[in-house]
Amino acid sequence: MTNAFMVSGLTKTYQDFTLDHVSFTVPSGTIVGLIGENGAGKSTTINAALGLIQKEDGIVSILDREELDGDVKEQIGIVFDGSNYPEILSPRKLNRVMKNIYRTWDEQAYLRLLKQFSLPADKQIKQFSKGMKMKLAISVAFSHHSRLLILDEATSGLDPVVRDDILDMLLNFVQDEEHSILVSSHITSDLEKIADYIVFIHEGKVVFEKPKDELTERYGILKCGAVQFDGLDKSDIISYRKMDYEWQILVSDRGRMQKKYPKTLIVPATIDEIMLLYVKGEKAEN
Ligand SMILES: Nc1ncnc2c1ncn2[C@@H]1O[C@H](COP(=O)(O)OP(=O)(O)OP(=O)(O)O)[C@@H](O)[C@H]1O
Repeated sequence: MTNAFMVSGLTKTYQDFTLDHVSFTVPSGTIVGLIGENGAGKSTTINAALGLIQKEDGIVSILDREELDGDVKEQIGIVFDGSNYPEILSPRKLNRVMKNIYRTWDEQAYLRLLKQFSLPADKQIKQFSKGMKMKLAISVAFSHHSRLLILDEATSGLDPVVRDDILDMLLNFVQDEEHSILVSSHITSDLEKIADYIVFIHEGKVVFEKPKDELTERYGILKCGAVQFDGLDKSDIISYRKMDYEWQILVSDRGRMQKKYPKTLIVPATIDEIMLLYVKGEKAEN
């Protein structure tokens, strides 16, 4: 198996929004970060891929299957932002429910995770804080020997210490070629730590799908004034923004640009900055 998850031409239309032929893959053994502004279409992509909403067009293949039957579903661990389970249950009662749902349910692993996350086993989920609910959902996702984890904004309610623990768990999970993760997040600094690839969705379309290292190690922001800007080769510019006294220009190869324009300041770009410049920046006219 080369790809744990693949969508090709995935399309879904709502009244005011179209998820427009979205295509990307999660290669086996990797972590793919799905980024994009609020309403970009990340959850719609995940929900349509999982068959939770009806897609209009496109092909989905998860763990080498185009039909998501019970066998495949058992091998996918899913964590959504918000409430994942009936709130009248307690974690201990949820354990009994999960035992009946998953043949591969690992009660010991689940109870260990409850302890690790300091979750009270007998308290009703409705009395849990947002962070506690997320920790519980993550405990379940890690307790049925899944091969693919899909996390939709799963770390958003968590404090930095717990988030760091979870990032370590995610990195451990993909230590062999058999396990893979698709994670959507607004916390791009988390994705900078763990993702192998970044897929950027904007207004229902994939803007890019790139190795994370290419973004963090090669992309850069060239900073200059108006005169220098006019002298730049416009084909070097992905997009630019004019700030008060400075032009910020997104470039895809900061090393090459530094050689070409030795007197200009070129700094590394964070994923947030790359996103911002793609979305808010202007394209240069040749
Ligand atoms: N059931 C629905 N009916 C109508 N429109 C919907 C429905 N679900 C989602 N949408 C619209 O689809 C668009 C994409 O929403 P989606 O939840 O996929 O975005 P997102 O990238 O996950 O955003 P966020 O980061 O805020 O979670 C939004 O404009 C949203 O209003």
